[in-house]
Amino acid sequence: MKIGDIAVANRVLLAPMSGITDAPFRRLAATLGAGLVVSEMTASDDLVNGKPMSKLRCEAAGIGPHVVQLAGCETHWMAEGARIAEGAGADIIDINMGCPARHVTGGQSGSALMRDLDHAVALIDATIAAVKVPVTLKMRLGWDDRSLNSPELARRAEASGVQMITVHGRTRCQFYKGEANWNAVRPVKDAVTIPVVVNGDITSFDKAIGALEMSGADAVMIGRGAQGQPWLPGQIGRRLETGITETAPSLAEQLKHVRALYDEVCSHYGLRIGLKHARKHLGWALETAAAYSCAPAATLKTWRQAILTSEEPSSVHRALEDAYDDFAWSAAA
Ligand SMILES: Cc1cc2nc3c(=O)[nH]c(=O)nc-3n(C[C@H](O)[C@H](O)[C@H](O)COP(=O)(O)O)c2cc1C
Repeated sequence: MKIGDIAVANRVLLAPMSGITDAPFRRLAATLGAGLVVSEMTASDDLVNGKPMSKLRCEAAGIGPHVVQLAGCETHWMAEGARIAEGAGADIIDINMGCPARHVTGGQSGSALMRDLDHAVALIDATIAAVKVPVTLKMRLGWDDRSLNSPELARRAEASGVQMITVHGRTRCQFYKGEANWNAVRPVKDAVTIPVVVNGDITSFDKAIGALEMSGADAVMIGRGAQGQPWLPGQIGRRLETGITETAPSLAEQLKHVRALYDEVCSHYGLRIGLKHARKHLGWALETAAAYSCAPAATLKTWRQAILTSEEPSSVHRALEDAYDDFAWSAAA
């Protein structure tokens, strides 16, 4: 699959997730084989106004291609934000028309743009005109069940020059409730000739196959399934290419990944913010390791408590080693 002239390594992409797919997490998922990784969303006006956190959100992960996702509702912010992101090394700009959060839709950004396609297309046109790199678009099925207009938005976006479309198979009004409807992505695939990516509730190889078959999409995008399992997009991507099934990484490998991610997150944000930020990754990693080793719930609870309340990196590392030793005993029992 290609986005403009840019080849995507395989058919499993890591979804943009605010507060999660920062440069350290994207770097890890890409190193473990994700076909493409997308930055968390950055508000275009914040980027233009030089908010430090926005710059950090757009930072390249040192792995290519570098995809920066922008959100916004004003053409001049989107154009200027895209220019800044391109200047900072973005290889692809993705536009967010899928975020359901009230603080985003209230400002007429994210999925609110699906209620006003003329304005959505004006934002797309302004972004594309501002940069030389390919522009892609992420959306939902529509605002609600009565307005499933993703095929129309996709058609108009392609006519404007968008080079790939990702569809989360839920409406905005569903937020994250119910199940993603992969069948409902097929009309989008039928409406355009550019690559279409299906997203929502894909957490295994079988689900990836189901989503591809039902939607006819060219690729899948995985979000929450990669939390605590940064290897998942890579494993599914390789299996789609080769047909070879891989087992989950051993506890020793899982430990290596979570320790490296912890250190990178702490240095990316600085220790004070990084320590807090890394906790969600530690929690998910412990849950994954406990499930892998069939450890009792009480064991997981004890280690979560010890590790997530620790403020000192060296004691977190020591506790992680002890926790994974403990999980290994459970696995052997
Ligand atoms: C914590 C969180 C943050 C998210 N942030 C973004 C974002 O910044 N941009 C975006 O387009 N989608 C965002 N999403 C939506 C995901 O990209 C994805 O569309 C959604 O989670 C469905 O996929 P999944 O079931 O594989 O998680 C976010 C989702 C979650 C759970």
